Amino acid sequence: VCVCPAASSSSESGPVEVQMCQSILPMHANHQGELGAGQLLKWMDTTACLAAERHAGMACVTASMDDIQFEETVRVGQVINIKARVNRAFNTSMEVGIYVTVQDVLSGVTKRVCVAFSTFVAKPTGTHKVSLKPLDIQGSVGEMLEYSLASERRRLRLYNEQAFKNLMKDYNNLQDKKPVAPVVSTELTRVESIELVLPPHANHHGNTFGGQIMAWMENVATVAASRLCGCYPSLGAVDMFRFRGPSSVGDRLVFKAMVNNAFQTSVEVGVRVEAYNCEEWNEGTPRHINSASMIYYIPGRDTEKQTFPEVTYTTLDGERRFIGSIVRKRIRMHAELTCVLQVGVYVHEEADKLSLKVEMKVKTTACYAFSLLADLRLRPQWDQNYLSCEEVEKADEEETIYHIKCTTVNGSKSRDFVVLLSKRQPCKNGDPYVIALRSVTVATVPPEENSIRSEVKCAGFLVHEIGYSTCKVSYYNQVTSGVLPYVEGNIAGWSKSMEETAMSCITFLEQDLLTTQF
Ligand SMILES: CCCC(=O)SCCNC(=O)CCNC(=O)[C@H](O)C(C)(C)COP(=O)(O)OP(=O)(O)OC[C@H]1O[C@@H](n2cnc3c(N)ncnc32)[C@H](O)[C@@H]1OP(=O)(O)O
Repeated sequence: VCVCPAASSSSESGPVEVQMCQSILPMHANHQGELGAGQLLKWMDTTACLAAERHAGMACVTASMDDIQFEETVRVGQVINIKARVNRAFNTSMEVGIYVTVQDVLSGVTKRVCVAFSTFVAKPTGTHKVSLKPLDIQGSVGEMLEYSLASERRRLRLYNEQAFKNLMKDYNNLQDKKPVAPVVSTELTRVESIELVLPPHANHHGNTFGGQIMAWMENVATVAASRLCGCYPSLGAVDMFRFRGPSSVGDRLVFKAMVNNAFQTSVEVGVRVEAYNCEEWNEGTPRHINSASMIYYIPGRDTEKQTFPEVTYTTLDGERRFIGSIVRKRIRMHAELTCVLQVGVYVHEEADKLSLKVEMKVKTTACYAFSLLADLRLRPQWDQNYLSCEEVEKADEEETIYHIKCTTVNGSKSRDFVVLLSKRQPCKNGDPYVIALRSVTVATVPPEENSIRSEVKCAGFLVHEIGYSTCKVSYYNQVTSGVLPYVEGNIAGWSKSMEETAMSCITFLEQDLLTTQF
């Protein structure tokens, strides 16, 4: 690994924003005078790439662009503004946040079109991967928040791919759920199109421009969707674009699209891109460089949402796509559910410290949540990592020592903790209720042979009142080696255990209130 040039000259750098402003002309629009999503994706990719290159101080390539929801239609005569900023540099990759707004020139009203996140990688020199300099996070609160969230989004990016593979395994028996006639075969929507990559399609490094590839993909996907509904569908969202490998001037790019599945008011189209250079073209050996799925709907008012005809598959490939679309929908709905239920898991790194924060919105009073959380003996009821928790000593009304026994992880010995819990009521209106936990040593509970005595350095809850019978519970934990086995799945992105524990905590705090009320 070599270090990027700008990194060697200064140790850290703050986020730099790059902006692009475009007037929408007829040449950018479709036959209905609306800005094509493909054109917008091109501009977004260019702006983001320039922000990434400004941070890296060298050429960068797009590795992926996360799911995007388009919230507003942009029309000829309006002006769009695209802002891109590096949120965080990891090792060889960095996340760039892209914020798009549209302004109506006549009324002056500005609306949000979409927010997107792309991952860029500093272009490797030969076989050497390039390490990026870290981002200076001493910026505004917003920048610091994005810096922390970037790490969480990266975890989800990697998690979703694995979650998709796991869920696909569960769906092998979907054969029974195949719809019954009359339905349309997805085969009837197949579209294939070829493009020869010419210099105007390539970026300043000779690679086919990522935004251009996305625009071509959107083009074939729209044709496939319109074959099903017999009208002009609108692109509502895209699932992650992943640039698996490069292509360059002279390559032939073959785009294959077909409807994967139709839901009630939306349809999912899958697009696959294969690249051939001259030799590969003659030998018929393509490179798979990109795949994405796009969600279309038929425009109209919310009250009169139009439905798509039901579809079925007639080939094995069609079956794989059909099932895949159900799995992706499930993942999207899970993400939406998590959002609705207001559970957020954040990972924060600072110097050599790694801290976790889990935020939960709970429909109960802050005082009630505080009283349940401050009695640690109740925690085994909602935290599956707790086997038991006993009170060892009550120093006074506000300080209690507990002995916690936890489950085994990855076949190792079980762990136990002896902690001091301190609780404080708010001093004045607006202050939170505080519950703090840290390890202590007491002679009456010596370490046991069959258990690893582990440490809680700094953990606890803050409970804020946020309205009538609603509160926000924030759980904090500075991760020690003793706590790591219980949270590493979440940090690495292969489990959602913290989200599940948070959901269980919410249920506990809300249900208990009901049983005591009635
Ligand atoms: C002017 C606009 C810019 C453009 O248009 S560029 C043209 C379009 N893009 C391309 O042609 C890129 C094609 N893809 C590639 O060359 C490679 O796949 C690419 C991106 C260099 C990655 O190479 P790999 O060998 O897979 O490298 P790697 O596994 O060591 O990963 C390197 C870092 O990238 C990250 N990464 C790879 N795939 C990702 C993805 N889908 N989403 C998010 N992050 C991803 C990976 O986590 C790693 O990051 P880090 O080093 O841990 O910070």
